[in-house]
Amino acid sequence: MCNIAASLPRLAREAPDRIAMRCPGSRGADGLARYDVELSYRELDARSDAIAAGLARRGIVRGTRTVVMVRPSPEFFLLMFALFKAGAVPVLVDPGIDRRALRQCLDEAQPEAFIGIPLAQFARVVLGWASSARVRITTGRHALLADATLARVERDGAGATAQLADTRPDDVAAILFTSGSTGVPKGVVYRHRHFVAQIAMLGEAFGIGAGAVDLPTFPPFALFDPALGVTSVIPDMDATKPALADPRRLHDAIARFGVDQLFGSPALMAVLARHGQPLPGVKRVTSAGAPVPADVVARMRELLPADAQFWTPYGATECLPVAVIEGRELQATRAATESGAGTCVGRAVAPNEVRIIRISDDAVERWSDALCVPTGEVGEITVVGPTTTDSYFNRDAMTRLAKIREPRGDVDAGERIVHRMGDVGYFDAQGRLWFCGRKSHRVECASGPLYTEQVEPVFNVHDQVRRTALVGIGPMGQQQAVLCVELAQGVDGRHWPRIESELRAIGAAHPHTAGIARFLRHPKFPVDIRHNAKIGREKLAAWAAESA
Ligand SMILES: Nc1ncnc2c1ncn2[C@@H]1O[C@H](COP(=O)(O)OP(=O)(O)OP(=O)(O)O)[C@@H](O)[C@H]1O
Repeated sequence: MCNIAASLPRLAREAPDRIAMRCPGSRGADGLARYDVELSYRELDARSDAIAAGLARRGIVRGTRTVVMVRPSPEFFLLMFALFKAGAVPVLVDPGIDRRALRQCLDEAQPEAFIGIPLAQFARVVLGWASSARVRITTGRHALLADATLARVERDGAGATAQLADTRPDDVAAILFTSGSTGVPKGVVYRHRHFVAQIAMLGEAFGIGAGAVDLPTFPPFALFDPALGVTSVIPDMDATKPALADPRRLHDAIARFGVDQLFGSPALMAVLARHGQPLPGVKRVTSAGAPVPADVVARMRELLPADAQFWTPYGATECLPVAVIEGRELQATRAATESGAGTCVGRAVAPNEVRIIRISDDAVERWSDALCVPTGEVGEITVVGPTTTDSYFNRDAMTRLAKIREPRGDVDAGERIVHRMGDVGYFDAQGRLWFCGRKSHRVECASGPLYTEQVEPVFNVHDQVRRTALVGIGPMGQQQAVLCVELAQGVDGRHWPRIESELRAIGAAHPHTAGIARFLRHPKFPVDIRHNAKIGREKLAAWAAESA
């Protein structure tokens, strides 16, 4: 058997009263959450058994694809573990993405069941989502627009014996959609062996052990906590808008429950860094999903205890973690990043094999070592390891573009699947990986290619600039490079002519940026919904083409 839910009955035996999850619950007069809702390991195990048994009575069983649209809450965790126990296949899509894209994702997943909050059920009916779903369950109080409430499902399964499907390593465990920063999100097929390996690799890479107290501000990651025996404190914030989180509320939860590890997107780190209040007791911070700006890393390290670690893993929904770097080493690479080296994302997490191949937008059917570029040369980052997923659900064309079959040498040993990250980067002489941007965001000028993460940090050092984005206009190979610029908050647009000439001077000081001749001021960059950090360069490129 291979199933991450197998840890629950074990923890329920070993530490029944340990709190698996604390949730904000009601709000006090001071505006802070009371955290009056909690779930022990015993309850999480017993209640997810009851829900799994209740779901089986309604036809949600091993292999049933089930859309889950429930906010981080006790229900979400109970439900997810019930589905894993049942061997059913939860489908997770970010509800905040573009409406048309969301509908496409839900249709593509061909779900057989749909479990959601009342608002999601309403949207399902009105917008015609997931019409294939024949079982609908709501987390609301009444079975409105649904066949049953989750509470009813749990009551139906009350008293059930231990539920744990005998899932095999290769069985599909979940379909998780990417955040869609470069197009319509793709449904990544996770097998049980991927989750099991991911938990082992994350636990090992960051030294996470049972008994730790975590504040996971990025919902999917909270699911790993119960599997590691960690207590999750669910933050009092809108998980889809980390940039708008109230730092006071986060600090309150950290102090009250002795939170010792924190997980969040770079946008959330920026909120805490700006707030500037020390974070005593926090031993480990992990920030993933996009590069963390150097000033945020520096500020966070000042706020954390001297022996705390600040990790930034590099990876993607399709494969996580790929590489990791700790804040001290990251800070030491800042000068190189600001002169155009890219962002150092550290060393490959064992046992991943990371190799760099020649850049191409075409599918590559079979692996050949001749695809690899020499050390130091920028190419596409590929990875193969225990968490490397092998396909997208119902998106064969995308699967072909992202996967390479590699024979294992011996004729009988079969083959393994190499994932192409769609990112460009290189290895330095010390074996560290440097991220240079998304492959699809590269700008191909007559003078050669330019990579976003080698260009933007050079200009971002200007203290009146909030961020910049490199885009290309015209046909590949003949593109004109344009640097879009968002000014720092409070900087008057009348200063733009001066700032522009200063940026030109900065560019002229580096050979690779000297050829950038066009600078366009943009009021506010479009960013992705999940991390509030990835710049929508496709949209900016269209805007730049119109404005230029
Ligand atoms: N530590 C990091 N530093 C820099 N970039 C990172 C880091 N971690 C992740 N990324 C970026 O995030 C990407 C993975 O993001 P995710 O899986 O959420 O989907 P997405 O790439 O945003 O969406 P889509 O593939 O649909 O466009 C990586 O390929 C990389 O470009």
